[in-house]
Amino acid sequence: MTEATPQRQYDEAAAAAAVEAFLRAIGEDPTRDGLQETPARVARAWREITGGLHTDPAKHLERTFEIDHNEMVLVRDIPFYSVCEHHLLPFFGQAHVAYIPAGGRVTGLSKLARVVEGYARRPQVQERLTSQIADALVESLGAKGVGVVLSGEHMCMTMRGVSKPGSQTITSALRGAMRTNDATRAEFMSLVLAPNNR
Ligand SMILES: Nc1nc2c(ncn2[C@@H]2O[C@H](COP(=O)(O)OP(=O)(O)OP(=O)(O)O)[C@@H](O)[C@H]2O)c(=O)[nH]1
Ligand SMILES: [Zn+2]
Repeated sequence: MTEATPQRQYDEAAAAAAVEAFLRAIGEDPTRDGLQETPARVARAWREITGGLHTDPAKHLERTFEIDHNEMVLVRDIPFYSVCEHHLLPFFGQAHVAYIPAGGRVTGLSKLARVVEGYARRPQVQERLTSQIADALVESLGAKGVGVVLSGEHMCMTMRGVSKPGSQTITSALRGAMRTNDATRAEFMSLVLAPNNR
């Protein structure tokens, strides 16, 4: 089951008030030049950054096409931006999303990127983000196999804390044939890792 979509709506005024309080808490003066519009600006930005909270990304997979293709479809190198739920700092990188259609039931290629974006625009951990994308494809498309690999850099590990810039976190979620069939899994991984032909 994909997780239920949270029902609470984004309260931009409350977000702006919280940012103003936060600026005071860190010892800033929110009334000084340069910061006066910041609470409202940050509140607008976070509406976008967390916009996926108020959507059901799996809905993008409702429209399907019948195409006589029952082999792997992979969209690679999909950029994503999310925020870690521990520090509310960005983590970002690339998603590689593959599925094996069942009965020729395929989705539009852009919809795979929309699903990634919908789950990324929430406070997240990379593991859950990866699983949610995979589960949505299994449940909505009835795909015979699904493979999702995310490679992300976490700002909470680079600009603070352990301070390890450049470190990449790789997560994967394999479902159905992508997990159980060695040759299928190997094909997926070789396509994900293949050098670009640009
Ligand atoms: N598993 C997982 N951990 C994450 C993710 N994003 C951030 N973290 C980690 O969340 C952990 C939170 O650890 P805490 O000890 O509670 O917080 P902290 O004192 O700020 O930890 P440090 O980052 O080590 O300074 C850190 O180890 C982060 O690296 C993620 O997507 N997945
Ligand atoms: Zn973090």
